[in-house]
Amino acid sequence: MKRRYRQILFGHRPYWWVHETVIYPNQSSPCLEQFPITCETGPGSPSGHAMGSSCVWYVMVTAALSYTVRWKDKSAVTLHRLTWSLLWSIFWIIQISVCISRVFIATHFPHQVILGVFAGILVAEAFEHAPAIQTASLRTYIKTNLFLFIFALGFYLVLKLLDIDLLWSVPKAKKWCANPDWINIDTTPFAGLVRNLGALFGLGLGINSEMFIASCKGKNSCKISFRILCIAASLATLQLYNVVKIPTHTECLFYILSFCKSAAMPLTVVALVPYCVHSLMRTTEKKLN
Ligand SMILES: O=P(O)(O)OC[C@H]1O[C@@H](O)[C@H](O)[C@@H](O)[C@@H]1O
Repeated sequence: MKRRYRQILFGHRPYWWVHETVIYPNQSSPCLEQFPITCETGPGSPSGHAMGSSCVWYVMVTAALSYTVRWKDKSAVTLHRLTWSLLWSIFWIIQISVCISRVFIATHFPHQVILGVFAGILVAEAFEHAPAIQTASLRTYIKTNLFLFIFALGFYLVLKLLDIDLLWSVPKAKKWCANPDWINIDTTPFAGLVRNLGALFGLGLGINSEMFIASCKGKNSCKISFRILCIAASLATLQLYNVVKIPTHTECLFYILSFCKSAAMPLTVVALVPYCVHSLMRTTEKKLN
């Protein structure tokens, strides 16, 4: 039983596996080149990058196609088919590129990235059809956040009691990474958890804020100019967040700041940016009248 758990939750990464496996006799293991982004510290299966990429792109492609599918006349149907082929081709080119790059830098075996792509699509499918995400109250968001945190921590502790350490991969990464500077705390499973909890909290805060209601639920929200300005301003602002580097020397401080940064990002995109754009458009309209 324990062995089976290990197979599901404990995917090895090639950069440490080649050193530990016994299938290569007499030190004949292949030499895998490592890169600054090779030394991921979490388990290898499924690939988080492949999962994130396929999930996000799947949502964007299906959302775009849901507009074109409404076009009814004959030439529009042809255009829809062309858009369909183009967008899905782009989708698969991106997924294949992500998968190849993860395998190339020795962080994953091929089956792990394939699993990641399909897991990401499954997650996107499940949540795309859950409109409650856009209408849930802040209280529900906070409860969900607490539940996920307690469940993850509890699951970790229960497995620890069963002598299964979910952080088993961290010492392996530390042992086999070619350069200690390439081991980043933000790749640990707990860092991922804190980031996701922060993003969920920020989203809940955003969609329940006055700023969101005034802008995204107001009369401007249907205007294409409002949407394009929001997209442009959000992309520019998100770049600024990339510049903010969180100090990694104190673990606790890192987790707190990481939570805050992850919460600030959806809050900015969902509430702050639309509200600023909305206010700007209203001021311009008033001046013109
Ligand atoms: O499994 P991969 O492709 O190496 O990706 C790992 C990354 O996956 C992401 O989903 C996590 O948020 C990161 O914390 C983690 O570093």
